[in-house]
Amino acid sequence: MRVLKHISLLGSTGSIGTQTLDVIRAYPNQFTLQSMSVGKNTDLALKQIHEFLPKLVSVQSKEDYDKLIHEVPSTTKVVYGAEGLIEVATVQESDVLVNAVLGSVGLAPTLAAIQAGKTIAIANKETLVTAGHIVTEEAKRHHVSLIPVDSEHSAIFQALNGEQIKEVDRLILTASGGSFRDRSRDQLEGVTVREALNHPNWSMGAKITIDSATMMNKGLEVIEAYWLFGIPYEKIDVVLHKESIIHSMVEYIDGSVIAQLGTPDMRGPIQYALTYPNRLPAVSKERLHLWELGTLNFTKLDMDRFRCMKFAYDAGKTGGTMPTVLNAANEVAVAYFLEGKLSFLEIEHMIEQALEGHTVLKQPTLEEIMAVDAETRAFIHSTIK
Ligand SMILES: NC(=O)C1=CN([C@@H]2O[C@H](COP(=O)(O)OP(=O)(O)OC[C@H]3O[C@@H](n4cnc5c(N)ncnc54)[C@H](OP(=O)(O)O)[C@@H]3O)[C@@H](O)[C@H]2O)C=CC1
Ligand SMILES: CC(=O)[C@@H](O)[C@H](O)COP(=O)(O)O
Ligand SMILES: [Mn+2]
Repeated sequence: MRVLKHISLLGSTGSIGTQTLDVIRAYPNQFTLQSMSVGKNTDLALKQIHEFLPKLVSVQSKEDYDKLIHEVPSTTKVVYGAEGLIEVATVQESDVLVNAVLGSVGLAPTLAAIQAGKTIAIANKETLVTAGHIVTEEAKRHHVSLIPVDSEHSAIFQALNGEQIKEVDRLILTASGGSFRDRSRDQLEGVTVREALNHPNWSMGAKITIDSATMMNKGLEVIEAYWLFGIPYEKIDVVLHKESIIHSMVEYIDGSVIAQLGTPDMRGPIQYALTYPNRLPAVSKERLHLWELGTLNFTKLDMDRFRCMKFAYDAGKTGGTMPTVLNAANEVAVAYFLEGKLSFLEIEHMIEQALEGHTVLKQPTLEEIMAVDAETRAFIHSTIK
């Protein structure tokens, strides 16, 4: 692959962000970092700025902006806040936006980047869950590709390569089951943040690790798959697969099932999103040796045990603003759990209350989505306080 790609990266200090930089670092002749955004981790941001020399950097707060402008090279412009994210996502020199920011704050910069004609490598699933119809319609209208980074969706994307979508019978997403997969619901009373953050297979940011433990991650991924691949919910299944070796599968109308396998390392899907339709050697030397694993396990999903799965399927099928509520309630409830202000089971309870209290808008505009997102957040804050 000889083409030099210019990259904008939202969320450079996070788990996906730092792994994206691993890929860029490994292939300096293929990729350049033009712009990046961070939240609050300015120490790591400074190291990244001095290594990759991006032209533009955005930080979350004005205070960090005031601090950083004195510490960056003269070739780096610093911006901040919601406008800063949009500037980073649309910087003229870049071809591709890697969206690895956390939460629905990623929606506005994604839409701006689509309107600016950038290819979108999307890890930020909350953006697709909260406003999937707007993001996919805008991408179609601007002839922009949305390339999945999420491991399951990258697997499906690869299993669909060269096939026809009308010949797909089912998508089968695999789920590890998260940190509490071997516990009954009764055994979830009183679990700690530390226990919940102990994912069996993947090293990820805190929010998605909690989402894996509640299984909301898989629920969000079902909705993400619906928007990315245009397959109805009735044809999207989830199977528990505790090894996270098969990243997902596509079953075709002739009964053939195509799976994508690999070691649990996100640098694989990130790199594929950046090199597609080509491939480059992996950053990691580690290879999958099936004989060392011996056995792969699969279990049917119990929706009563993992209630967030049911919330997500129901919200997705209802459509409109329901997935916006699901996502916003989950983002706020998980943040409270991580702060130790909510118990693990109360996360589900908060989401359920938000969903039950919401009157759905069927074809919401962007403004309506943003209003519902804000109202839901306010509802959870007030309920908890
Ligand atoms: N981690 C993984 O393996 C996978 C992640 N994903 C998805 O990718 C996305 C990122 O996940 P992950 O990397 O784990 O998350 P992290 O928490 O590790 O990183 C999040 C990034 O977003 C920044 N950020 C957070 N909130 C804001 C905000 N309000 N404004 C601006 N920047 C902000 C953080 O900045 P800072 O740290 O500087 O405060 C950080 O750079 C999520 O949508 C997740 O679901 C999907 C598949 C796998
Ligand atoms: C790496 C990745 O894509 C995560 O979304 C991962 O899939 C989480 O694992 P589970 O949600 O299956 O526990
Ligand atoms: Mn995933």
